[in-house]
Amino acid sequence: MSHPVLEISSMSVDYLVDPVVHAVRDVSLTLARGEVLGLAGESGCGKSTLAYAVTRLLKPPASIVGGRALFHSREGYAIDLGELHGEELRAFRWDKVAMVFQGAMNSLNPVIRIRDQLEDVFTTHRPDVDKRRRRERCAELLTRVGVDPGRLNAYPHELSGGMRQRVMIAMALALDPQVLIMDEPTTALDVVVQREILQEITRLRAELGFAVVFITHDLPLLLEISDRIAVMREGRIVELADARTLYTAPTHEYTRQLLDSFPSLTGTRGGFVRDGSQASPAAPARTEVAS
Ligand SMILES: Nc1ncnc2c1ncn2[C@@H]1O[C@H](COP(=O)(O)OP(=O)(O)OP(=O)(O)O)[C@@H](O)[C@H]1O
Repeated sequence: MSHPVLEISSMSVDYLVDPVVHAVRDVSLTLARGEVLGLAGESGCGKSTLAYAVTRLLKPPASIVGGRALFHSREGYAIDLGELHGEELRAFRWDKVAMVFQGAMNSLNPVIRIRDQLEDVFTTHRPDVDKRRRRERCAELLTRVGVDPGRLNAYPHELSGGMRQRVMIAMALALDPQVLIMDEPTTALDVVVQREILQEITRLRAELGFAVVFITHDLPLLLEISDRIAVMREGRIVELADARTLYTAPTHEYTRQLLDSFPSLTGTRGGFVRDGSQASPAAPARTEVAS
């Protein structure tokens, strides 16, 4: 693959409980610069553990028992994430690889205005940016994620869940990261808000050029937004293909089962819609190729 931004090799993670849980088993995955990689699989298959392992957010009893993750900067150097510690690691997480998790919106401090929480990212990580510029950046960021900058003075409880999650996305994008890892970022939101936010992310990705790892058990959603999809089962990646191929010609039995578990995807002409375009009539319907 040309120009990877993230290279995960033979990553294995155990939870050191009794009996030991082998949550991630020998996973290798490469994320290309600017691509959206979907990570699908049932609850408990190890998706979050993998994301936390890559970003080094795992806590005991979790233990990385093998493999490594390399980040390739657009400036041309590589960083072994296993070798970052303390301050370096914290800075890396905002600066290069940012994350948005399902409950992220609840991690906003309820007694601090949105503006101050956003500004804090700059004060901490970009101390050389002066106050005026910081304020401008915060307004720009909110506008970018579709929130009226007039809400900068609001407290989190004055915003809806969708708005708060957008604020978290704005924060994740504040330092212009090269990778955005999103673990069920919209699951707690209603479907309309979920769609709006996903469209926003797709648009921002095109505008800013970051790559996205999008984690969810919602395969239909991944088919819409991903360039490639990795299907995970019991800690392993069992299939990895571009979204259309995965949908039209899945090779692994488990992928077929997963596709079949979403009634909206079955039928002779499925609802595969990406970037507003219908599946090509030449593309075989998935059910025809399933053996
Ligand atoms: N703290 C823990 N101690 C022991 N086992 C754990 C712990 N956290 C997770 N696991 C186990 O590790 C496996 C992978 O869990 P993980 O949360 O990564 O899966 P997931 O695919 O992200 O699931 P979900 O979609 O429900 O978040 C599961 O079997 C889970 O029970």
